[in-house]
Amino acid sequence: MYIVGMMVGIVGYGRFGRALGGLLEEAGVPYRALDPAVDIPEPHRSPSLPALIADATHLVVAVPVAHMRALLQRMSPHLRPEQLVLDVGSVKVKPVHAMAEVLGARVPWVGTHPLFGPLSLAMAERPLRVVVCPNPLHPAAAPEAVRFFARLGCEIIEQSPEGHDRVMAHTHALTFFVAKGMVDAGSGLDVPFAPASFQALSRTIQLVRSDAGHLFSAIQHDNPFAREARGHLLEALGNVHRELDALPAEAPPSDAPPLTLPTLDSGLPELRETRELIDQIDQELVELLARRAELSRRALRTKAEAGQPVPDPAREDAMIASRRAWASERGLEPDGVEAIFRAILRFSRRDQHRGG
Ligand SMILES: O=C(O)C(=O)C[C@]1(C(=O)O)C=C[C@@H](O)C=C1
Repeated sequence: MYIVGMMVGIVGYGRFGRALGGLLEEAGVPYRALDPAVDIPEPHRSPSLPALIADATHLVVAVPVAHMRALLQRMSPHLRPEQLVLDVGSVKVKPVHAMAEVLGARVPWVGTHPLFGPLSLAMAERPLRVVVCPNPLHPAAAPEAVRFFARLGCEIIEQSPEGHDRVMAHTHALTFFVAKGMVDAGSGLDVPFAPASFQALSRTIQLVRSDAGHLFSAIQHDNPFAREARGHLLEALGNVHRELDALPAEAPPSDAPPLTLPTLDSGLPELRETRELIDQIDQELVELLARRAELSRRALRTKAEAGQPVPDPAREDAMIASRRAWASERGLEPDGVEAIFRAILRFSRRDQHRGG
């Protein structure tokens, strides 16, 4: 059904389009892109929509959800039944309706939502996950989208458009809703310190601040389930607020306070909690090591392309010196931290040697 040699056409070269271009490049998949608002470098620039479509096996529609239908209408006369159109919007019910209406049974199409963006790619976060919505009008389209994203190293989750949007309404949309509410209420502005509990939220707040405005409106406004989810959240928050107001000003310590969670522990609850936290940190350390290894392989590829030698003793000496200094600043023993980083570098060189 699909042309053997893959050529991807990306329509819309904004933050996500560019990030996808980078992934395709890394995977050795050729692509061209079109975006009147962006100066796309050669050899990826396509002169026009008909030219982009003429050459492509897979067309990725990476424009804001609000512009999708109009774009599909412009694309439709040029599309052929052996091509596949994929949308990559953050909501799925609306784009899938638009594709069903405009492309129907004539050209294969599939709704997808890559759950990563430029920031997660720059941070080498793994795994990269993509939601793919099976399409009863084109049964071969979702399996082809799965192959497409698997080729880029992604893990796939299959979901209906409604299932996807319901999950997103209670996660993505609510997180951004809370974060935006906190930004608007002035949370985190110029605070002299912040507890750990605030730090994860603060990253979300930064995302809300830096992300394109259309993303916020798409995940709230274009998700048919987001309004109801926001309503439930506001109701729940109102209840918590009232319960807190109703607490006696000075509850005696023996009172079972209504808002604490019950403990299931009989032995040493503090030790159990500490060990759980240590397990969590170690798991994060392993995740960080995996992300570091990814970056180190990237450094290897860049050096190999430039014909530079792989081990770099000068860089390693500088790294050890800075890590020792960081250790001192944090009150850790520099020799111990040096030993850890020497082990990491040994691991890194071995991993690079294995060909990554
Ligand atoms: O920075 C580089 O040049 C790398 O290849 C990465 C790295 C590392 O893992 O940090 C790996 C090997 C080099 O000897 C120095 C550093």
